[in-house]
Amino acid sequence: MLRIAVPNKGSLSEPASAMLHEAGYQQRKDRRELVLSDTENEVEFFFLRPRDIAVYVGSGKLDIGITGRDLLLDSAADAEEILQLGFAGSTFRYAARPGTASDVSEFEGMTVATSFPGLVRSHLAEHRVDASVVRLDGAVETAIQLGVAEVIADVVETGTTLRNAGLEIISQPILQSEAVVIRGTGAGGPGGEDSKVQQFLRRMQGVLVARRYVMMDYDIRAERLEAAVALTPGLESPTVSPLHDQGWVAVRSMVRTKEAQRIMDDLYDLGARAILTTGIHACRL
Ligand SMILES: Nc1ncnc2c1ncn2[C@@H]1O[C@H](COP(=O)(O)OP(=O)(O)OP(=O)(O)O)[C@@H](O)[C@H]1O
Ligand SMILES: O=P(O)(O)OC[C@H]1O[C@H](OP(=O)(O)OP(=O)(O)O)[C@H](O)[C@@H]1O
Ligand SMILES: [Mg+2]
Repeated sequence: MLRIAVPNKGSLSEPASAMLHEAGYQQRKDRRELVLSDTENEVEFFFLRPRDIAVYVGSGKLDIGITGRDLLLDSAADAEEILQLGFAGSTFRYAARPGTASDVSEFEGMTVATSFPGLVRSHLAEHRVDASVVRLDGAVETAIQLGVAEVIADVVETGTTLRNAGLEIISQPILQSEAVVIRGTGAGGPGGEDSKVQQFLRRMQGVLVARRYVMMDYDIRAERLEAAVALTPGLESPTVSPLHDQGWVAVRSMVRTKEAQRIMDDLYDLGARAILTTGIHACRL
């Protein structure tokens, strides 16, 4: 059985379970379930605190896990990311009251409050800045108001929380984060479940592709085919089939969902007709 760590709470939890469900795995029905055996797919899911997932995977007790890149790096566990999952996107940034500092180098002697002390300490050390780090569990923005710290380092998505607290971002992001699949790199290496891990990754990649692409079909006069295919090159190459009506061909190609409407307009202008898009439910590339 492949042993997989899944976040049980917070921003990562629901999208991670939704993605696993789309990939054909059983998911828990009750949030209090801690372990779920999906015997049909030969995997066992362990629902754990997001912050602990890299620790379990790094120790080799679990084969792989879903967590945030920021949590992985903060933990300094013996684990690496093997697939980016495209949700829970955020940046990790410093912020303070306006006028406090405009660059990390000015933090010397100050106190930085954060829930990610590992990340912050190594970033400060890289910049050779001697500042204190206070670890808080959450709501770190309030640390400035209460005089616990001059600077915070925290997850920023829309920036609303910082704005509401009257804080401004300082300098470039420390990190861009998103949900990732991780596996251990420690003693013993990746273990003996490699083919199962690869199968799991293919399933998850299949979901990513199904979410990002649609299938597009259209008919076009043969002399316009090259121009049309330039708009819809597909992942490898489009399928082109003859139509009964001489001089016309049917084309089938995958296109990015985000670009589908623009491409349909351009194809129509080029003379294509019967332009259809259909959703992809699952795939293996
Ligand atoms: N507002 C947000 N938008 C996107 N990602 C976020 C946001 N808040 C946290 N994350 C991401 O979620 C992960 C942290 O998960 P965790 O469950 O510890 O915190 P949380 O989602 O803030 O939950 P909580 O604070 O309620 O425990 C990190 O990878 C972080 O980048
Ligand atoms: O840029 P924004 O869109 O405002 O999102 C970022 C905020 O979201 C998270 O907080 P959460 O609600 O999880 O509370 P927490 O501080 O207790 O973790 C994070 O810690 C930031 O505070
Ligand atoms: Mg939080």
